Amino acid sequence: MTLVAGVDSSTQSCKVVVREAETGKLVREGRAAHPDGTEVHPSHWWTALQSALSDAGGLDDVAALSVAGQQHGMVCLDEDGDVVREALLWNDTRSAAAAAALTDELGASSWASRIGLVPVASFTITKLRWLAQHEPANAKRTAAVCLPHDWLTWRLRGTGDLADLVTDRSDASGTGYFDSVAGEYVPDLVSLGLGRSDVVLPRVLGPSESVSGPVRLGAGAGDNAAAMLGVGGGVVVSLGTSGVVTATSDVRAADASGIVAGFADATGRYLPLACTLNAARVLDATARMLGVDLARLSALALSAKPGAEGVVLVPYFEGERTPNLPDATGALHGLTLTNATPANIARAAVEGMLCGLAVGLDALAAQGADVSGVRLVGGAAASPAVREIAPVVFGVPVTVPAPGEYVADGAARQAAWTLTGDSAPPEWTLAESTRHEADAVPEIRARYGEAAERYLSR
Ligand SMILES: Nc1ncnc2c1ncn2[C@@H]1O[C@H](COP(=O)(O)OP(=O)(O)O)[C@@H](O)[C@H]1O
Ligand SMILES: O=C(CO)[C@@H](O)[C@H](O)COP(=O)(O)O
Repeated sequence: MTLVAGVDSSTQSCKVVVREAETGKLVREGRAAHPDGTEVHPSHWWTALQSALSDAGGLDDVAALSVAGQQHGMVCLDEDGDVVREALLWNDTRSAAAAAALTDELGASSWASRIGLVPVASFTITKLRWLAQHEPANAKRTAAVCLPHDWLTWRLRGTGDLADLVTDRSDASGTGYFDSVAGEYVPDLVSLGLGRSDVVLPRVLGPSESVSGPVRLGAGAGDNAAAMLGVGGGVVVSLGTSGVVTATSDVRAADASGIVAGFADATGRYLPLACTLNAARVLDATARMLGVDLARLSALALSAKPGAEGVVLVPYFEGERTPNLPDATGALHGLTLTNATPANIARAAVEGMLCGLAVGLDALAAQGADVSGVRLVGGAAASPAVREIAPVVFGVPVTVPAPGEYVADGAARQAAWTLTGDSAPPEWTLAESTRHEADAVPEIRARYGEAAERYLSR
């Protein structure tokens, strides 16, 4: 029996699965926490990876491993391979002004048609511009720029040679300086960000290519591309730290509004994606605010009527990316003496988080995706309230794959693919899903739209 491992180095934690290469059967798993914050030294990811790998029984009997991870984070290395400064993560909004300036310099339509993205603070290129402007000494010291999953793969390789940095097309496509149609970095965009282009960028491996390390190492992937590999297709809504809506496409999206990012997937196709900064942690914060745990929050939300008797929560707790409002804060609207109950507030939190994602679903449909049903994954998909309220807000049936680590699974499937040399990843049988259907209540989105519009019209 050949074993493969998949890693999800996500915002909040590191998860490892070990699966049978031929069938995908789960053999072992492990996890470890990451520190909080939007600025994190990569050494924490390395420590967490070691701990999660050991929790998962180690790699002695594993033939291949791939690392998937949170996208966009800026990891700068000096010529000795040392980390120049803490990584700025995808949800760090300090580069919002840089994003706006970069967008103005080329124009949104030009960005969308050249590389499929319009800069927002999440994308690596905006962080490079911020570094060049605010920390010129660090920018000058930077000899290589990579992403969280690239850095972990490189550390696993263990050579310390910058020339051994590798990445994959899905994660490279989220940098803002990679053209996923041509399959090449764009030096003038690297310069537009960092002020120069003479830095080492990771070599982009093919979807089933591998390099040597303690075990065979696959190219890895951005976490959303890996989740798509893990669930096997469809329209996927992921409710982790970020809220993400994705589909698979044969053409790169070019949305000048910036709502849909035209990323690449992990198989050679494309991954149109809309992402919010506010998902599972909105529920965490609401539970804290109400003094309850997540199970009680779910029960409270389900005890309230659809629409929460007019209470609307706009969930921009971390600012927002879709819509692009990096300085926004969250707000409760519509409170009265009669509707101000814990149950309505709990319900409004779930509805508000889902309404933010529904905007992304509409945008994906406008790009041609078939949104006749969605698959729900990520930590908050474990919430009964989220499962039941999602079809009410989205207006389409929702299937929830059995609880699991779908990003790590996708990475494991890629690792298995590196062993076969086939043109497609191995077919793995997916665990059973539950299906949730309900009548849509369009007033929920209408009221949410009115409340969110107050931010947009400011
Ligand atoms: N039953 C639950 N109800 C609501 N949220 C949950 C539940 N279980 C886990 N979560 C939330 O899921 C989040 C972690 O999800 P995960 O997909 O691992 O995030 P990330 O990939 O961004 O690190 C946490 O914020 C956690 O509180
Ligand atoms: O920025 C994006 C996608 O563009 C995020 O989806 C990050 O990739 C973080 O993922 P999670 O840790 O929330 O899963």
